[in-house]
Amino acid sequence: MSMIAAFYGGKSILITGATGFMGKVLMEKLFRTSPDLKVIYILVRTKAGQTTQQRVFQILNSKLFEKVKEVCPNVHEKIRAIYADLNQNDFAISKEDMQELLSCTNIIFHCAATVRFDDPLRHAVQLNVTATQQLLLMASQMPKLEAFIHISTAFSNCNLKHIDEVIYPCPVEPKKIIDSMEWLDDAIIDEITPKLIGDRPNTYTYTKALGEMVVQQESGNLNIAIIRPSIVGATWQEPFPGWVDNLNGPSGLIIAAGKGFLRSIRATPMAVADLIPVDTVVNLTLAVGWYTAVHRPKSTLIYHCTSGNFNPCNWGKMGFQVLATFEKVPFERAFRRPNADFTTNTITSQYWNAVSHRAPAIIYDFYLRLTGRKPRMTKLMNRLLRTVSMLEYFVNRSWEWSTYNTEMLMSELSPEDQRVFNFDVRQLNWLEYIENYVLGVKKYLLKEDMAGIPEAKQHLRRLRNIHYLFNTALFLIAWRLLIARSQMARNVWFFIMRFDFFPSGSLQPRSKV
Ligand SMILES: CCCCCCCCCCCCCCCCCCCCCC(=O)SCCNC(=O)CCNC(=O)[C@H](O)C(C)(C)COP(=O)(O)OP(=O)(O)OC[C@H]1O[C@@H](n2cnc3c(N)ncnc32)[C@H](O)[C@@H]1OP(=O)(O)O
Ligand SMILES: NC(=O)C1=CN([C@@H]2O[C@H](COP(=O)(O)OP(=O)(O)OC[C@H]3O[C@@H](n4cnc5c(N)ncnc54)[C@H](OP(=O)(O)O)[C@@H]3O)[C@@H](O)[C@H]2O)C=CC1
Repeated sequence: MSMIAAFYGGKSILITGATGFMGKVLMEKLFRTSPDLKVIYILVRTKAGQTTQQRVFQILNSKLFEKVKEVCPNVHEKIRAIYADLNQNDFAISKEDMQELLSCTNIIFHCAATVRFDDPLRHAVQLNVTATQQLLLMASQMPKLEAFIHISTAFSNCNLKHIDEVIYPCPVEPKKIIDSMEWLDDAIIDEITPKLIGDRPNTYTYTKALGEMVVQQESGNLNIAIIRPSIVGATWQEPFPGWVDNLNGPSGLIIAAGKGFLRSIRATPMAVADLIPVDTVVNLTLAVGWYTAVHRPKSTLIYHCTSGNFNPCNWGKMGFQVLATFEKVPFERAFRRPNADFTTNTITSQYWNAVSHRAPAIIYDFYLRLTGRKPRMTKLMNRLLRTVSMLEYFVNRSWEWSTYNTEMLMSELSPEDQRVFNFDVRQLNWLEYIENYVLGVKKYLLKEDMAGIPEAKQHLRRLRNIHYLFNTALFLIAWRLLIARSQMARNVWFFIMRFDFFPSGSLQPRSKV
C-alpha cells in the first residue's frame, strides 16, 4: 500500500493554478491515487466567457481525466471550484468560501503564477509575489493546515551557474518592491525594471525569486517546502505518455518547427536541455507534500526537480530526435519542410532569419496578395521570432542544480511509493520521451488525426519538389544574370560546355561524332 496515497485519503486540499498545465496533472494524479480524499478546493477565475463551473466541467471531460472517472466516479462531487482572482484583494473570495477554506484546508499546493517572460513588472509582482504573500497569510489562519507547498522554478536564480537548494536573496527586499508597485506609475516601473531584474533575463525569473524570499520571510510556523522544476514538458508515463496542453517551453517551438515555420535557431547543441516531464514534477510534489506534513522538517526544504545531473540530454540530441519524429509522423499542412539548424553565431543566425524565415514569409504574403487574400505570414513570423528570441537565453547556457533533498526524499520512500510516485528521471529514455512528446503535440495540441499522416507525407513530398524547382530556377536566373555581366563567368561557362559537348580527348563537338 502506498503511504503517500494513503496520506491524502480524507484530506481537504487547496490548489491554486489548478486550471494550468501542472495543476491539472496534479489534480488528476491526486484523484487517481487517492480517490478517498475528502475534497479538492480549486481557486478559479472566469475566463474567455466561461464560468468557473464551465471551466471545471471542461477539465473533467477532457481526455486527461478519463482514467480518473473510472477510479473515482464521483470526482465532480469532490472538486469544489471557488471563484477567485489572485490579482484582487483577498483574492475576491466570498466570505463564506473564505471561512470554509480557512477552517477545512489540510494541504496547500500553490501552483498559480504568470509564466509569461515579458509581463510588465507590476503584473508579475502582483501574481508571483503579492499573491504568494496573501496566500501565506491565509495559510497562517488555517488551524488544520499540515503543509504548504510552493511551486517555484529552477530558473529563479538563472543568473548563477551552480544553484544550491537554498534561497538566494535579491538586492531589494520583496516588501519594498510590493510597496513601490502601489505608488509608482507604469512609466517609471518600466524604466527601473531592467535595473531591478539585473542579470536575470526577464520579469518572470525575477519575480519567482522574490516569491521564494516572501515564502522564507513569511513562513512563520508553517510547514513549508519549495519545489523548483526546470523546463516542464509533456507527460512521460501518466496518465498516458505525451499529454500536453499549452505552448510554453518547447511545445510551441515543436509546432513551429513541425509546421516548417521555424527552421533555424540560435542554440548551443551541447548545452543541457533540462526538460522534466510534468508527471515527474507532480509525483515529486505529492511526495514532498507527504514528507513535509509527516516529517515536519525544521527548516523550509527546497527540492530541485531537474533532469540534467541525473540523466542529461542536450539540445542537439533533442532537435535531432524531434526532426526524426517529424519524418515518421509529420504535422499536417506544413508551410515548409521541417528542418533544425542550430547555430551559436549571432550573425549566422540573423542570416538564416532573413533567408529561411523572413524571405519565405514575404514571398508567401506576396502570393496571398496576388490571389486576393489578406497577407498574414510576415506578422506571424515576426511574433514567432520574438518568442524565439525570448527563449534563446535558456538554450545557450547550462546550469547545475544540486539535488541532495530530492535524492534524500527518494531514499525515504518505500519501494511501493517509489513506483507509484516515481520521480527518478534516470529511468527516462529520452528518444522515446521526445517521440511521444511530438506525437502528443500533434494529437492534443494540434488535434490532428493520425489518419491524416499519408496525406501529410504527400504534402511534404510536394513541398520538397517545389523547393527543388524553386532552387533550380533561382540558380539559373542568377547564373544567366552573371553570364550577361561578367567575362570571367562566360569563360567558365564555355569551359564547362566544352567538357560536356566535346568528349575527352576529342576536339569535335559530341553531336558531330
Ligand atoms: C530549428 C528549430 C528546431 C526546433 C526543434 C525543436 C527542438 C526543441 C528545441 C526547443 C527549445 C525550447 C526552448 C525552451 C526554453 C524554455 C525555457 C523556460 C525556462 C523557464 C521555465 C519556467 O519556469 S516557466 C514556463 C515557461 N514559460 C514560457 O514558456 C512562456 C513563454 N511565453 C511568453 O512569455 C509569451 O507567450 C511570449 C513569448 C512573450 C509571447 O507573448 P505575446 O504577447 O507576443 O503573445 P502570446 O502570448 O499571446 O502568444 C503569441 C503567439 O505565440 C504563441 N506562443 C506562445 N508561446 C509560445 C512558445 N513558447 N513557442 C511558440 N509559440 C508560442 C501563442 O500561441 C500565440 O499564437 P497565436 O497568435 O497564433 O495565438
Ligand atoms: N511550465 C513550466 O515550464 C514551468 C512552470 N513552473 C511553475 O509551475 C507553476 C505552474 O505552471 P504552469 O502550470 O506551467 O502554468 P500555467 O500558465 O499553465 O498555469 C498558471 C495557472 O495560474 C492561474 N492564474 C494565473 N493568474 C491568475 C489569477 N489572477 N487568478 C487566479 N488564477 C490565476 C492560471 O489560471 P487561468 O487558467 O485562469 O489562467 C493557471 O491555472 C508556476 O508556478 C510556474 O512558475 C516552473 C518551472 C517550469
